[in-house]
Amino acid sequence: MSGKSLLLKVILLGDGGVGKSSLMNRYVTNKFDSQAFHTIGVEFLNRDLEVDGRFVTLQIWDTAGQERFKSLRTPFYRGADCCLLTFSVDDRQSFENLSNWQKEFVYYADVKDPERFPFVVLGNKIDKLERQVSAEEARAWCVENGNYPYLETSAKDDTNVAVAFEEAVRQVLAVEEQLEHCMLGHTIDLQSSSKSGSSCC
Ligand SMILES: Nc1nc2c(ncn2[C@@H]2O[C@H](COP(=O)(O)OP(=O)(O)OP(=O)(O)O)[C@@H](O)[C@H]2O)c(=O)[nH]1
Ligand SMILES: [Mg+2]
Repeated sequence: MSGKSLLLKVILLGDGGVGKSSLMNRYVTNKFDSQAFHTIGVEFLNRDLEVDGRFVTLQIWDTAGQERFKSLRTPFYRGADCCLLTFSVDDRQSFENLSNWQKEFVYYADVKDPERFPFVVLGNKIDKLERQVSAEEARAWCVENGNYPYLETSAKDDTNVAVAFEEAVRQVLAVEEQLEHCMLGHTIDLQSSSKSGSSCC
């Protein structure tokens, strides 16, 4: 366990109106606005938390999902440690657009190794009675597209909101640990002049 606090940048992406700002505001200020305005560009808020003994400052970047704001949001993708792909369970189109959001992120964040990048998928508004996307279908998409964790949330009812951001941190820490393990493997490899290198890099 390390005592250092880690600054992690997570970014919320998804169609306009799926509830990205509401999720961020619920998590950081514990408030919900049923008449929220669309975001223009990007906004960010910080929250400190502890996950599995690690102290983390989570910098949450909330982006504008509407197409007309694309050029205002994409410059902020670089440097993100985790991407939360968000849709609304009562809006099928927002689910079908997840692949486009993933592609947009990988391109503008200039992700070198997309297969290892930590994405987390959020199905928001589960308090709504009329669903257009089932949990099974969403989970299947996550399995097919990179085995991403899937969480169902409600910013309105505060369901799974903290769990979702904690999962984002866990995903980043897992990738970090994997990299540390690989580097350690290489160090041992060089010192021992062994030909059997690390198996993970
Ligand atoms: N019932 C319900 N409504 C929600 C929930 N989350 C957000 N909303 C409502 O959905 C609308 C859009 O929410 P926003 O948080 O502004 O959506 P957004 O994804 O930030 O939208 P853009 O900023 O345009 O990208 C608002 O009226 C919210 O009150 C939820 O979990 N349940
Ligand atoms: Mg917003």
